[in-house]
Amino acid sequence: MALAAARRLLLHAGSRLGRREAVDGARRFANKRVLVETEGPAVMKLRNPPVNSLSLECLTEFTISLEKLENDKSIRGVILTSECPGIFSAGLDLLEMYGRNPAHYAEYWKNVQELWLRLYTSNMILVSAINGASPAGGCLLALCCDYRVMADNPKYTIGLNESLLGIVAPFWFKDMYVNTIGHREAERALQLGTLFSPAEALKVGVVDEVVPEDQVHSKARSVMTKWLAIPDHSRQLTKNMMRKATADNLIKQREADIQNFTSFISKDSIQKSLHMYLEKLKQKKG
Ligand SMILES: CCCCCCC/C=C/C(=O)SCCNC(=O)CCNC(=O)[C@H](O)C(C)(C)COP(=O)(O)OP(=O)(O)OC[C@H]1O[C@@H](n2cnc3c(N)ncnc32)[C@H](O)[C@@H]1OP(=O)(O)O
Repeated sequence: MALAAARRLLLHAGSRLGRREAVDGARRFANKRVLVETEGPAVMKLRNPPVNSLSLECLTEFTISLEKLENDKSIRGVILTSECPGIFSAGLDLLEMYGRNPAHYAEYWKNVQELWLRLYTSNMILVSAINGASPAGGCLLALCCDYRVMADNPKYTIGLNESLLGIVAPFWFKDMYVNTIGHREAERALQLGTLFSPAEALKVGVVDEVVPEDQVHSKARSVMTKWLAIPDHSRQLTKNMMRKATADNLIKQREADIQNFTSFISKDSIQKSLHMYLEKLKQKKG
């Protein structure tokens, strides 16, 4: 209830801010964790430092920004990227899934589902400019896009690495992976929790193009120009034809999926795995 009210407040604040900045001539709107520029091809930048983890607030702001863009009929495509140096997104926020209560887990998961459904079924052209590490939920964001351009930096990796954390990617993450890289590659990568280098990601089809780091944004823009040349109605109907079954698979069992997540993540053994993983992240800093 409190979260729904917060969402309404954010939406209201977001649109006020959007109007004010538009009056200033800069065609952009922003909330704290997502900046959207609508001058030229629209660009959505995640800015939730240090690692663009998808906290509940970040998910909410992301979903609201997307909703606003969808409602603006002059926007036909969006480039998704990051403002955090070296990180596209570290994925779901582990602190939303660790040490909380079942009601929180349920609320969090509902918002993860919501963002995924909106992104995956968006009528807009989505191109990701992957300018940093992109594990798990970060990879999920990229996979929702129609085209993925990744920076050629071997330090950046991408993939659904959930099994390394002792957790399991849900069926709709898996479905999208299979749709993108095929059953055999997905089966292997999901079990191993593979984080692909840019070259490997290109080979296996996780990304569509790898370019020098300083060209990621210009390449994403030129890809967008090419896609914008296609008539919207035929492209949208085709996208819908390709993606509807996968989205419907979640839509028809959203509540059961929330229950499943909540009971899975609440288990002592899973909480212990997450604790160990968080400790490992801390120790890495040393
Ligand atoms: C039936 C359903 C089952 C459940 C399904 C759940 C599906 C889950 C999907 C997910 O997305 S889980 C998240 C997976 N993400 C990761 O494994 C990434 C972990 N992070 C990293 O590997 C690294 O942080 C990085 C992204 C490569 C960046 O490395 P860098 O050296 O630049 O920064 P760090 O020092 O490691 O991190 C800084 C700071 O941020 C914290 N942090 C990192 N990732 C997360 C995260 N995903 N959530 C929350 N916090 C994160 C990290 O602990 C550091 O914190 P401090 O020590 O500074 O407090």
